[in-house]
Amino acid sequence: MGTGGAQVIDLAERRSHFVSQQSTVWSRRQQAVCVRRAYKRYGTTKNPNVILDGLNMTVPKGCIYGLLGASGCGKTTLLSCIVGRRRLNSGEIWVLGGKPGSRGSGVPGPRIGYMPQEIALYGEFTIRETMQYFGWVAGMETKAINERVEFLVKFLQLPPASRPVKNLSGGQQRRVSFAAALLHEPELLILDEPTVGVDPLLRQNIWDHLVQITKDSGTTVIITTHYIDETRQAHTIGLLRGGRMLAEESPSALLEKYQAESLEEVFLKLSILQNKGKRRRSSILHDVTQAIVLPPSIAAQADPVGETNLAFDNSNEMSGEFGDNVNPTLPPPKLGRRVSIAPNPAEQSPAPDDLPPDEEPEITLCERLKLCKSNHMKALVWKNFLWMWRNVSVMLFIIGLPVGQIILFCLAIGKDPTGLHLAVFNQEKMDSCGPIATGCNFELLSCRFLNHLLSKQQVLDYFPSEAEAIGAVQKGHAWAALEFAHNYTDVLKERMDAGRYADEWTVEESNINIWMDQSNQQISLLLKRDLVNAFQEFATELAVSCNITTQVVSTPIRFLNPIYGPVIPNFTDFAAPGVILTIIFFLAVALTSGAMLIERNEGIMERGLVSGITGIEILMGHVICQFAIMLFQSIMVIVFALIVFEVTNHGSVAWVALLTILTGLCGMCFGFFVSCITDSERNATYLAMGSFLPIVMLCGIIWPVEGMHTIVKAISFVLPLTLSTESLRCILARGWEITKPTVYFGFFSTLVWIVIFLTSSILLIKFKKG
Ligand SMILES: Nc1ncnc2c1ncn2[C@@H]1O[C@H](COP(=O)(O)OP(=O)(O)OP(=O)(O)O)[C@@H](O)[C@H]1O
Repeated sequence: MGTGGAQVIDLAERRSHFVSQQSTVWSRRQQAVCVRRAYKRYGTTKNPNVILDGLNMTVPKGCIYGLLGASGCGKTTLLSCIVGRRRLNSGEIWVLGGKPGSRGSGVPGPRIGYMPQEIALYGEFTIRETMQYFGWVAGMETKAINERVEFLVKFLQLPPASRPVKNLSGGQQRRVSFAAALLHEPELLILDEPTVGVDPLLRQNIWDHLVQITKDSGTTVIITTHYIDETRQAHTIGLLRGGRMLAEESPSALLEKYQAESLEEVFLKLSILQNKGKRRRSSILHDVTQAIVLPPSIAAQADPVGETNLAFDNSNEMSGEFGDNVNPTLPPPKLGRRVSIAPNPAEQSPAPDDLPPDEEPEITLCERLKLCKSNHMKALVWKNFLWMWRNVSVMLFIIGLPVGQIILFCLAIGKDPTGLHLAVFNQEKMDSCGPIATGCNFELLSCRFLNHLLSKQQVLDYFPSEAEAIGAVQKGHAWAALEFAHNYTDVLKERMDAGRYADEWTVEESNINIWMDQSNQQISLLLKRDLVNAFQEFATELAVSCNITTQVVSTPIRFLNPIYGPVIPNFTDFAAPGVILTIIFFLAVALTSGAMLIERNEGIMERGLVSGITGIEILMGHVICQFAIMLFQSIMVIVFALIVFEVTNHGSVAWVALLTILTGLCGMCFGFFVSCITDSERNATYLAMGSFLPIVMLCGIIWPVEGMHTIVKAISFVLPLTLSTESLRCILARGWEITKPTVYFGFFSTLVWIVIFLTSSILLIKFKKG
């Protein structure tokens, strides 16, 4: 790049070679596709991977445009920008007269038929079902779809339409994908390598058909291929290299101009020239402004008044070999060794920025509120249910999974441990006790107490010495060692008789010594509870049978009937609300994120979006279908938890069901969010699994929030399952109604999370384009 006067003169001279053409939005809109100064990069600003670099492209209506270029040169990227699925970093695109994605442009939409590079079909569907889905999306009637299917099956030599796509060969699958793009006879067909895996004869048939439809119905076709010579039948060929068009001309003109035998040779020559940078820029620009040669009928149709030279869009921007997409009015994107030609004010045409803005039709409030089209929803819901039906064993597993989990929970979690071994060193009776005395009988009171302990379903092992009993605990054979004095009965009786006058020795001897293994909190707490309760029962029984007031033998604390909950609370009741909600929440996450990722990774979502389905419609389609499954799952879980396993419930089943279903809905929305934020199933699994444990740990499901660190408590408060778990616990255990703040906060927080996840998903789908 230079700024000296010599260069300006040089550039002025070069400019005199240009064919001066006026650019108008009108002329651009007459083209099927018109791309100007397209600049597209992946990666970051600091480390960009530039794919399109000031590219211009003009596809007149009714022509076949062969887009050629080496693998990885950016053909697919360019096409996805044209169909409105990716955004340029800068530059402009008009497709069928409008800007892709703008209101009223019809792009993306049924005006376009798009065949992506990947198969992008559901393997489980038959050919006819596949066509029905895409036909309905395009707004076709079923009868018309069937008629087209008959024709396309015959024309593309496909197997019977009742054959599932997964049972077809790779080439046949590509042809089904091609048929799906042709089905609704769109104005613009965009085909990304449609002839891969197709035999030469059929390839010829396909090309003949493309020629036919451009002639008969004025369809425009943009086709990419690696088989360069098959594009001889195209009206125009665009050779893409280094982010720019090397040339954009008819095959015959290219062959003639470069005196080549084949288009491959032309491409080779142009590439070598581009690499060496030998040709003079002026001649390049002159060459490329020599027009795309249109079939006369098309040229006449496209420019009835002959106002513009449709052979090339009059835009002062030229596609040229070496990527000289030069716009005298604007500097090209700053990159590498680009030569910038300074504008000559005298010749300057209206800058594109001065052009009138595209008018987007006003939409009414009614239209604004109507988020989903009925034909799209019909197709999506039908497709989702059909997918479930075709994967019925998977679906039965998914439906049955929460039931299995709640059964496992109720059977495995929360019940008191039994069969715990206790090592007994009873100096009163060294071996097992035999028949136990009853009534007001002061014989072998140690045995009488141990008998109460046995009723707690624990196991007593007798040892002949204190050391051996303690040793059993040390070896892990018992959870506690108990020692009774040799005169236990006598001293206990004396202690009871003497009361506050009992001497120190009597008190000491009447104590039962216990050494516990406290390594397991749950077991040691339970054993302590059992030991205290067993003694209490033993002492009360003895007192009653000897007509002594029971107050004497009990601690001076009286636990009256609990206000809420059972006399002996169990962990199942504590954990059940959290477990029910977690099961429903995370299965919904797995279900929705899985479904969305399958759809996205197989390219079906992309294809749907190009045919005009919106992200909101796709979400709603899944919400409807998966809501049905989640509803069933929730009902089954509630039935098994509350009716079969009799988890305590003092509240309204309706509120329990509603909160469970809302939580499932929240899980579905989180699943959508996960699938939108991640790019692969693996990352989605990491995110879903990564969020599972923190949520379970922090939401008060396995441990009360009150026992958490202050900071964690604050985090826990805003997590999706914390308030809802507490709310469900209050409904179940306390029988509280929705009027209580703790209860309605649970519902409220779940609703807020639904809104957050759903809105984020919709925004991500809307704006997460490349
Ligand atoms: N989402 C993406 N993120 C980053 N880089 C990408 C992305 N998609 C494509 N690329 C890169 O952009 C370049 C152009 O890719 P593109 O798929 O457009 O090429 P292509 O010409 O269609 O190739 P082929 O003929 O092999 O299909 C490649 O180098 C590719 O690695």
